[in-house]
Amino acid sequence: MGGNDVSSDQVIKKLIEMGFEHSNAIEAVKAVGPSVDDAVEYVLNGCGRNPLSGTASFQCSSRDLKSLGKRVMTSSQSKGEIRQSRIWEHFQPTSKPKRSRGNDVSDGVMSGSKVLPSPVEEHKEPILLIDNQFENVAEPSQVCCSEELNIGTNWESKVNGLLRKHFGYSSLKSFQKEALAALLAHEDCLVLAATGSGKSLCFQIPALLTGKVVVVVSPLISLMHDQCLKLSKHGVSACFLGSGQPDSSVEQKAMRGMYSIIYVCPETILRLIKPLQRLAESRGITLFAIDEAHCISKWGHDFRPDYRRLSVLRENFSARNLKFLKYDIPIMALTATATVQVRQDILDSLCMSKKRKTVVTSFFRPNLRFSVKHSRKSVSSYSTDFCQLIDVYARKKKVDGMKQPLVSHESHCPSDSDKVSGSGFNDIQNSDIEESNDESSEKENGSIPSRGRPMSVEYLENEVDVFQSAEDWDVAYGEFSGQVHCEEWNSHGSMETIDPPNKPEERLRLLQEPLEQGPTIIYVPTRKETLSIAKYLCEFGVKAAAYNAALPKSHLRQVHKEFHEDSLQVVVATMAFGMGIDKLNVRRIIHYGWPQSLEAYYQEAGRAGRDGKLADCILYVNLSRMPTLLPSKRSEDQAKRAYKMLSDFFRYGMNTSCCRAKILVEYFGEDFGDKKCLFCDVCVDGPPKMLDLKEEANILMQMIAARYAESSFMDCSYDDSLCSVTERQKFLVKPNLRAFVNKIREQSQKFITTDLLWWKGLARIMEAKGYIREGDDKIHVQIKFPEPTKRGLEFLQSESDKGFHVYPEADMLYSMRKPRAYSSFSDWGKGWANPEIRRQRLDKIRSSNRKPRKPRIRKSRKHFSDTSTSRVRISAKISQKK
Ligand SMILES: Nc1ncnc2c1ncn2[C@@H]1O[C@H](COP(=O)(O)OP(=O)(O)OP(=O)(O)O)[C@@H](O)[C@H]1O
Ligand SMILES: [Mg+2]
Repeated sequence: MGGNDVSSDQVIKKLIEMGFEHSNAIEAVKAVGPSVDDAVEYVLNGCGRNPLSGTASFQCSSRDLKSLGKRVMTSSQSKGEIRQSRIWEHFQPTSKPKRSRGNDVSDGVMSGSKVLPSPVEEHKEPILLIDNQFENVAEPSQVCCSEELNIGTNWESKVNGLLRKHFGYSSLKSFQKEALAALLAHEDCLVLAATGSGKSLCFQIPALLTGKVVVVVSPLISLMHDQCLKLSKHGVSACFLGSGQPDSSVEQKAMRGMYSIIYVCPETILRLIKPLQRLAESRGITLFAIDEAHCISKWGHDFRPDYRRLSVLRENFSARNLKFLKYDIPIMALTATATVQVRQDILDSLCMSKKRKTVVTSFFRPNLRFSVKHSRKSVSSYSTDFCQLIDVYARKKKVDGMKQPLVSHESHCPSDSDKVSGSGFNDIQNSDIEESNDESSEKENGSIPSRGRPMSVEYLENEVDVFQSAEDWDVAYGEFSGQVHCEEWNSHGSMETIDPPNKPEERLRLLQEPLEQGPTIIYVPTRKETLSIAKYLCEFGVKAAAYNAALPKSHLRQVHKEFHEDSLQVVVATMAFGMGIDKLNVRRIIHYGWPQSLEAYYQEAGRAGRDGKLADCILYVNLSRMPTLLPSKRSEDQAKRAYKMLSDFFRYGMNTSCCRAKILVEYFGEDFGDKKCLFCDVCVDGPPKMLDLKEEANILMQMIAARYAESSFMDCSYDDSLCSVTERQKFLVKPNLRAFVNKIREQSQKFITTDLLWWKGLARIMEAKGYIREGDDKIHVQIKFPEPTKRGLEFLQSESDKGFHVYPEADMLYSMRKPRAYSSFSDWGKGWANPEIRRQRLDKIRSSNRKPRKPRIRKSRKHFSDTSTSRVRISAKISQKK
C-alpha cells in the first residue's frame, strides 16, 4: 500500500486524478498529512457534508462551497446549500436538439411502474457557474462529456494520458476505442470481446474521462470486490454495493457521488433507482455498464433472472423521463461468451436503442492450446492423468526428499499420445472399454453415471456448486470497502502483458517455447472431487488446494490470496472459482469432466494465458460415457436448452478432425474461414485416417428406414384385420439406437461384437450429414431415437459406388482400440472354438436376453472382411505412429 511515503504534492496529484477537487485535496493533505488513504478518508467523511437528505442537494459549509470546485456550484450558496451542476450546462448551448427526448415529456420519472416526482422539480434554483474560482483542476473533471465538455477530437490523447497515469498502458486497444467513441456519441453499445481482452477498461475509462459516475452491474460480489480492489490500487475511487458490502455507509457515500465507479449487483440496482436518479442529476452518471451480459439471456449459460429486469434502466434514465438529461444515459453491455441468439436477447432485454453500436472483436485466443484427453476419471486414474502436472511442480522436490506419494505414479505416466485426436488412445485398457456398453451411459437425465446416484435436491446442495445470486461464492479476499489504496500501477508486475502472436509463423515459434511453470486451475464438477484431487496432488508435494462453495470462507479467502500471490501452484475447484479472475500468468486450465456448455468452457479456459504467453487448456473426459446434466432446478424449457448446450459441448469433445479453436469461435458466430489455430491437438496430430463406412452406414440406415416404414404403415392402418393390437402397440414404442444396434448384431455376424459406443459415433456423423434426425420431442445429448430424413433415404437408394468416407470420432476411435478376438469372418468362426471367446459371446448374448443364433453368412461377406481388415490396419497404424 502506497500513500504514506510520498510527498504532499504527489498525494494531491493522486487525489486530483481520482476525481477529487483540487481544493479538497489540498485541504485534506493539510489536515491529515501526505497519506492518500487518510486524505481520501478525510474528504469522504469530512467537509461538513451531511448525508443526502432525500433531495439532490448537499448541505455544505461555506468552506466546502469553495472546495467543491469548478463543476459543483449552485445559486443557493448564501443558504449554504449547493448542488452539483450538470456539466453540459457549463458548455452546451441549450438549443442543441436531443436525441431521444420524446414530445410527450412527462413531469415525472419512472421507477418500475410508478411515476416519481422529477428531481428537477426539487431544485428550481438557477445554476451559478464559478468556473474561474479554481486553478489547476484535474483533467478528469474538466472533460466530462464529449461535445458538451469539449473533449473534442483529442479525447484519444487525453485517454492515453489517463491510461498511462492510472494503469501504465500506452494506448487503448481498438475495440476499447470504439466502445468509448460510442459512449461519447451517447450511443448504447454491445461489446463482444474475448476473455481477458480488456473489456473492463471500456467502462472504467469513461469515469476518469468524464468525471461523472459509471455504474457497473456485475453478477458476483467477489468479482466486484476484485475489480474495486484493483481500481483502488490504480488510484480510481470505486465501491461495490450489495449485501456483501460490510460498510453500510458506502451506499450513502456512493449515492452522494463520492465514488467514480459504483459496482452493483442486479438485485441491488433495482432498489436504488431513485437514489441513482438523484445521483444522475447531482454528480452525473455517464454510463450504465452491464458486465458479463450473457447472464441476461435465457439462452446463455449463466442465466440470472434479475439481469432480465435491467430493462428498467432504459426507461428510468432516459431523457424522456428525466428532464435534466439531454440524452439517455447510455448502456454498455459486455460479454466474452455470447452466441448470436444470446446477443439478440441482450439487446432486446436491455431495450437498447436502435442506434446502438456493436463492437465485436475476435473471440480467438491465439496463445491457448486446446486438447481433449481420455480419462476414466476415477481415483485410480489420477496417477495417469496428473503425472505430468506433478512433474511440473513437484518432481524435483520429491527427489529432494519431500513427502513420498502413497502410490508411485511414475510407471503410469502416459505418453503424449494418450489424446483424443489423431493418433490417440494408446493406453486404453480393457476395463475402460467395458464401460462403453454400460447401461448407465444411457441415463442422461436421472443420474451422474460415475456414481449412479439419483439426482436430488440433496445432491444439488451437497455435491455441485450452482450459481444463482450475486452473493453465491462471495469470498472476496483482501480488505476493501471503498477506500482508495493508490498503489503505483507499476509496483506490481502484473501489468506486463504481451500481445499474443497472431501470425502463423509467430505462433509456431511460440509453440516451440516450453510452457512456463505458472499456476494451474483444475475444474471438476463436484465438490468431492475438489478434495480428492487436491489431496492427491498434495501427497506428491504439489502446493494444491481445494475450492468449493461448501468450504469455510476463511479457507476460500486464503486460497484466493495464495493463488494471487503465486504461492499456490494448483487450485482444484468447482465452477465457484474464478468468474472474472484476471490473473495474468495462469498457465493451465484443466477440466476434469464434461463442462456443461461451450460457453462455460470457453469462459473458464479463458482464464489461462492472459499475459499473452503460451497456456494449456486440457479437457479430460471419459469417452465411453455420455456427459450428464448437473442437477439444477430448471423449467422444462430451461432443461431443453441445457441439454442442447451440453450436446454441443459433447460434439466438441468427440471431434477429431476440426481445429478446436475454430469450433469454439464459430460457436460464437465468428467466421474462422480456413484458418487453423496450429496449436490444438487436432492441428498438431492431424485428423485420424478416414474410413469408408458405407456398409455400416447402409445397414444402420436400412434398419431405421425399415422400422420407420413399418411404423408409418401402422399409424396409417385402421384396419384391425391387417395387424393385431399387440403388433400395433409394439410399433408405437419408438426404438432407440441401442435397439437398432442389437438388431444389426443379431442379423450380421460381422457386427456381433461391435459395441454400441462405435455405432453411436456413426449415428452422430450420419445426423451431422443430415441422413437421420432425432425422432423424440426431447433433446438428447446424443441422437437417441433416430428417424430417417429424405436425404438419408436418398443415400440408401443411391446405387452409386461412392463410399461414405468419414473421420471416425473420438468415441469410435476409442471403441476401435478394443482388442478383438478376431479380425475377419473366418477368424470369427474360429472364435467359437476358443472357450474364452465362446464364454464372452454367450455372456453377451445372455445379457441381452436373446438366444444365440446361428451365424448367417451374408452376401456382403467379402466386403465386410475388407472393411474389417482395413480397420485393423488403421489401428495398427495408429499404434505404430505412437
Ligand atoms: N489497453 C490495454 N493495454 C494493455 N493491456 C490491457 C489494456 N486493456 C486491458 N489490458 C489487460 O487486459 C487484462 C484483462 O482485462 P479485463 O479483466 O478487463 O478482461 P475482460 O475482457 O473483462 O476479461 P473477462 O471476459 O474474463 O472478464 C488486464 O489485466 C490488463 O492487463
Ligand atoms: Mg471482465
